[in-house]
Amino acid sequence: MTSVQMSAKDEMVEQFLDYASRGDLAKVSTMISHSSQLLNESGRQGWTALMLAARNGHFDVIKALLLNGCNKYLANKSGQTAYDIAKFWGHRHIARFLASNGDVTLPGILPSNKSTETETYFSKEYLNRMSDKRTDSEWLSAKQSSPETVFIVFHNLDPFVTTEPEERNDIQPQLKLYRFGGDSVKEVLENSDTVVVFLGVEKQEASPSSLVSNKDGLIAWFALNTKKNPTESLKVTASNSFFLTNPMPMLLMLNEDEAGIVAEARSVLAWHSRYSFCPTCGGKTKVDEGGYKRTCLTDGCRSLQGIHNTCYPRVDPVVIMLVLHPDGNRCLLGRKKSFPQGMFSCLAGFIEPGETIENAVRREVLEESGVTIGPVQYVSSQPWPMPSSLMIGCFAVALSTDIKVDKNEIEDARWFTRQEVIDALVKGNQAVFSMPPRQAIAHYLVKHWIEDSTPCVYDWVSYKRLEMLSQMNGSLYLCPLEATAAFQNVHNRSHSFVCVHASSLWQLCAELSVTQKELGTEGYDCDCGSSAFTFKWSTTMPQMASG
Ligand SMILES: NC(=O)C1=CN([C@@H]2O[C@H](COP(=O)(O)OP(=O)(O)OC[C@H]3O[C@@H](n4cnc5c(N)ncnc54)[C@H](O)[C@@H]3O)[C@@H](O)[C@H]2O)C=CC1
Ligand SMILES: [Mg+2]
Ligand SMILES: [Mg+2]
Ligand SMILES: [Mg+2]
Ligand SMILES: [Zn+2]
Repeated sequence: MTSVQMSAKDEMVEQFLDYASRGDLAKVSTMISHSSQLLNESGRQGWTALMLAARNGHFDVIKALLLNGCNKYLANKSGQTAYDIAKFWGHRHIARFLASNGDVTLPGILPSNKSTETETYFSKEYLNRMSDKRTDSEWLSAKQSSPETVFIVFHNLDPFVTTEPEERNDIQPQLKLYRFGGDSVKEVLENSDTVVVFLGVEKQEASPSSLVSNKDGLIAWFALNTKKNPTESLKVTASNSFFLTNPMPMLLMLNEDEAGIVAEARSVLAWHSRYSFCPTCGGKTKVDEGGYKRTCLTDGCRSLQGIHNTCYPRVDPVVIMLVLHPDGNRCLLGRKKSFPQGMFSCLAGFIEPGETIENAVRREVLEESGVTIGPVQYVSSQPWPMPSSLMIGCFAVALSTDIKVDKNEIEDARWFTRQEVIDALVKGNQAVFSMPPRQAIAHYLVKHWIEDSTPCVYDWVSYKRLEMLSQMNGSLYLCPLEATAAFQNVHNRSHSFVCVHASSLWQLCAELSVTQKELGTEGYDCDCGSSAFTFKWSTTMPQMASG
């Protein structure tokens, strides 16, 4: 290449970087369409177009650059990625966008990452409900007498469980639903007071048809509920089995698959126990459609004409929201009088008739805390079978920050900093407040907020803590998504290594005064979707200033 060609190219790069820096989307797009090689070119101090646009807050330019395949992991001569730069200069929506997998989002709220539709506790669908079979009474009765069929038994909505037989190192024993065969529940089934609900069939991958002698190869599950204690008429072989009283918090000890089954069974059975008479005329009803309908027995009742929702199981939608401070670094949590001491949670409230999810979020937050809400974003949902709520989890961005607590509904509401929230997740009772358990969607929402917007090791955990954990000879993933779990498992691991997100590595290296090479890092795809590095931790590492 001649020096003239070199300088022509340099000039083009300079021009491109200048457009990106000034936020001229049209010019940037035109130049990319002529020469896509420009995307990852850098100028002074190794700054790329993406970094310059991140520095100056040009969201549109950043989206265009990424859409065209620009590499967001490049670092400048100071080791900063575009993410670090956006974060440093306070362009939070851009930092979040760069930290995400590239989905476009409302500014100020989290990326609508597909993986956010993660399963919450009680949400796992172990069974295929096969609702079309509910009206097939022949099929249902054949299934009820089939030897492969599984029955789970409730007494006053408490499930019959057994403790996990396997040897495990868990601190608490795992509870399992007791799976009865038809023979063992024969007497209970004959009892007229027993309500039977068809829950569904095991999904095919869980029950390969070759192993099953049934004609259609499907293993059906039914739930039974009785008012009178049926223990004597049940045939139980396991020694340690019982009705699980005290559903909260005991139901939270089931494994995820079974929690999903209980969510369905307990909600439908609870509906039967509360709606034994016709809500329209007060008359007697009978159970139909595999337990998914109650039909009034009174001639001429209005509920028999057309379709009426009074005949079907009810679900109460509840909004539960993590309210984010306009500065993006604090969140609003409240506590009810009934909460355990020191516990704060997301605000929540029932959706009212004629209301959207978004408006319910705005109304409940305003009623309970006096804070006004702007954008609302749905995150995830959770069936909550006590008795039949559907928790709809959202993020809500506050427009005002003054708190005025409605003492009738809640006892207290406060803004908590990111660090206080992280402490509550990691340190348990040493923190300034405690969180609901991991099975609650409030916990999930808070963790999701932390995980998505805190990919930096130093926001997370001070050096002292890092050192302490590594001395426990554990494995520490400094990704917020995994750190809580890693912290809990720390005793079980045999060696220690540290995982940092790519975007935080330069900062760690700077703190340690070592190069990436000296750390001996290895690339790693963190479960949260970010690219990350691991390196082996040793206590002979250079000392960092404690944070
Ligand atoms: N408030 C919180 O911090 C959290 C609440 N939850 C759950 O979310 C649900 C709703 O939250 P709340 O703050 O209690 O709601 P809320 O803020 O709407 O207030 C509850 C009041 O609303 C009325 N209400 C309206 N519709 C109702 C219905 N379908 N069922 C029962 N009461 C109804 C009752 O007067 C009740 O006392 C509850 O089941 C609660 O256990 C879960 C996690 C946290
Ligand atoms: Mg409430
Ligand atoms: Mg309320
Ligand atoms: Mg309410
Ligand atoms: Zn009726």
